[in-house]
Amino acid sequence: MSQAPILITGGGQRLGRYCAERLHDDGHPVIITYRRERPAIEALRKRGITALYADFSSESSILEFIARLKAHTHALRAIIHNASHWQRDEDSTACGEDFALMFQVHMQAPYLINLHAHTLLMACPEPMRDIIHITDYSAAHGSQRHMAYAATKAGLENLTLSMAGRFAPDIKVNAIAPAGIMLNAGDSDDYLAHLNSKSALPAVPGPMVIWQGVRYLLDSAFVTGITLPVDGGRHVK
Ligand SMILES: NC(=O)C1=CN([C@@H]2O[C@H](COP(=O)(O)OP(=O)(O)OC[C@H]3O[C@@H](n4cnc5c(N)ncnc54)[C@H](OP(=O)(O)O)[C@@H]3O)[C@@H](O)[C@H]2O)C=CC1
Ligand SMILES: Nc1nc2c(c(=O)[nH]1)N=C([C@H](O)[C@@H](O)CO)CN2
Repeated sequence: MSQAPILITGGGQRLGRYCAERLHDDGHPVIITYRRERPAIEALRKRGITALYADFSSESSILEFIARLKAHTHALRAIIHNASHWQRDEDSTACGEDFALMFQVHMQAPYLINLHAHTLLMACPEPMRDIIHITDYSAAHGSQRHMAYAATKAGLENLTLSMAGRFAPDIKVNAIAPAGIMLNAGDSDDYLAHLNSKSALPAVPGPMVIWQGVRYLLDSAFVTGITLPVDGGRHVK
């Protein structure tokens, strides 16, 4: 198994934590980023997962994280950009500050980290090196209620195409576009029914389906520049 670690951003909860734990179970050294300290972070540390603080809300703080990352490791097997800023009711704020924050987290952080960490990926002794962007179904389809979120996730999907071409053949660059994977605290039964009604395969499956996509992309030597939809077949509903 690769001794070069896999970095996953926003690994302190939910999808990111689940994937970090599965990567560790598979024998990969794992580095997560977190912004808010919490018991789950300490639990991950006790499993042997490295937790690095990262706030992606400004260029300077992104660059500060990159410096911490390079001080911690000289190589990376993969980078998984999972961190994300999302609001249930985006329109209730409808402010430029939130749009700017989503740009920072969804686009500028992956852009700067991928470019600055290219040398770390190239130092990986393994034959395969990966970048995986976690986007969203709405990147390709729009979202009337989450316009800024969808637009910045679309930008991340476009970065996938550019960087896949730029970094080939040494590094594969792909995206996973989830939809309706996990509920949030306070989501009603009506909202669950609403989510189920939007998919051809009605379910809110939980993080395992995203982990399956991550594992596939890491293991596939002949796939780059794609966006893997993990959305219950919304496009055929
Ligand atoms: N859950 C779902 O059903 C769906 C999820 N997705 C995408 O999948 C990914 C994972 O989703 P989910 O687990 O629900 O995500 P969360 O909403 O739980 O966010 C993941 C992490 O992002 C981190 N984060 C947020 N803002 C910043 C910031 N400014 N700087 C650094 N880190 C930040 C948070 O870290 P901390 O907690 O330490 O502050 C958080 O733990 C996301 O990219 C999301 O957009 C797409 C479609 C559906
Ligand atoms: N960063 C996040 N992005 C998204 C979330 C989330 O909780 N955090 N949730 C969704 C789902 O579609 C949501 O509506 C179902 O719980 C989209 N993106």
